[in-house]
Amino acid sequence: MKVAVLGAGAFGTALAISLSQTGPVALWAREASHAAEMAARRENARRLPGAPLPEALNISADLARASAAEVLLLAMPMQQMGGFLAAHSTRLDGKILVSCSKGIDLATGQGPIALIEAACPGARAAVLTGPSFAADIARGLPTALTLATRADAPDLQARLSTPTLRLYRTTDTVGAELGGALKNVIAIAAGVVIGAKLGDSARAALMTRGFAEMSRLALKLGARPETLAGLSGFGDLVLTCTSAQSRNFRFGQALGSGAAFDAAITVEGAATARAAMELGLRHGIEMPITAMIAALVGRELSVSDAVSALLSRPLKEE
Ligand SMILES: NC(=O)C1=CN([C@@H]2O[C@H](COP(=O)(O)OP(=O)(O)OC[C@H]3O[C@@H](n4cnc5c(N)ncnc54)[C@H](O)[C@@H]3O)[C@@H](O)[C@H]2O)C=CC1
Ligand SMILES: O=C(CO)COP(=O)(O)O
Repeated sequence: MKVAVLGAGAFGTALAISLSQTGPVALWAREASHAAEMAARRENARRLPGAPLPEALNISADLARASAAEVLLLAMPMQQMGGFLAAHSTRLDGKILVSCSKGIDLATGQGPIALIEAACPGARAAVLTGPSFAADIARGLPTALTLATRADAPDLQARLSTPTLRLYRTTDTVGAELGGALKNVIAIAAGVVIGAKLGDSARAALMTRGFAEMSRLALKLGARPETLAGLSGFGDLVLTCTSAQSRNFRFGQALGSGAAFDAAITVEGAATARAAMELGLRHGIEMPITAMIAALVGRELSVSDAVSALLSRPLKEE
């Protein structure tokens, strides 16, 4: 099965580099100037500087050519995916479409699998998620991810695994999607805690209560508890809440300390906080941390008011 990565951001580029270890891979960039720059420098200086692009990686701005592959990895920000699928549904239908994005679509309240199935009913939809920074994957550091598909897919698992990228598979698409989406919201909250100098103990409390909140919503929507406890849930929560490599965490730190943050940087948890809060309201699930982050991102609340509101919630059983 031939593989192409659609979206030449940090993550798409890193996955294409890793997959080049097992055969030729196409990497599609939407801007011709970006593709030309990468082809000339053999580096994605805009999104993943310092990572050489192997010979087996074919860079292209021609979507028709790239999407001739059977397996297409969609590696773009979540809020862009619906529009991308709608614009190219005829070309993408019938393929194996693997979403590498983490988030909930704000316009529809849906995750990537539902977006893919709505736009491309003849496609096989999958989600690739879990704890991994693009820079680590590109350097060939060991990484383990979750591949979620509705029907068991050992063939796809084998095709997308590389000597340094170890894939575990599951058929719990709901759990895998929601774990990856919701952990970004909690990572922003962890950043706020650290940025506001509330301490490591407060961060541990926040992560634990955040995990409880993630689990409540995901289980209500049909996820399996073991998925939430696995790589795509707990595993990614730990990574993202504790590493300054995370953009969600750094964005939270800036919110917490009142520092500026570059609006061009992809921060998936910002839009997903609001989408998740709306899902929680619709399904009667309490999500106080998520609601706090949605309000902070929307500048509807100050950091000190947000912290006071969380600390003054009624005392209850764990
Ligand atoms: N960077 C990382 O370490 C990881 C990222 N991810 C996920 O991967 C997804 C993409 O993130 P990054 O690659 O890091 O973002 P990025 O900000 O590095 O790059 C985003 C890329 O998407 C492209 N893009 C934007 N809108 C597009 C559209 N409408 N059509 C086609 N391409 C479009 C941009 O040109 C850009 O190259 C996110 O959902 C993120 O959560 C997941 C795991 C790790
Ligand atoms: O999803 C990630 C790590 O698993 C990347 O996190 P950020 O998007 O916060 O950088």
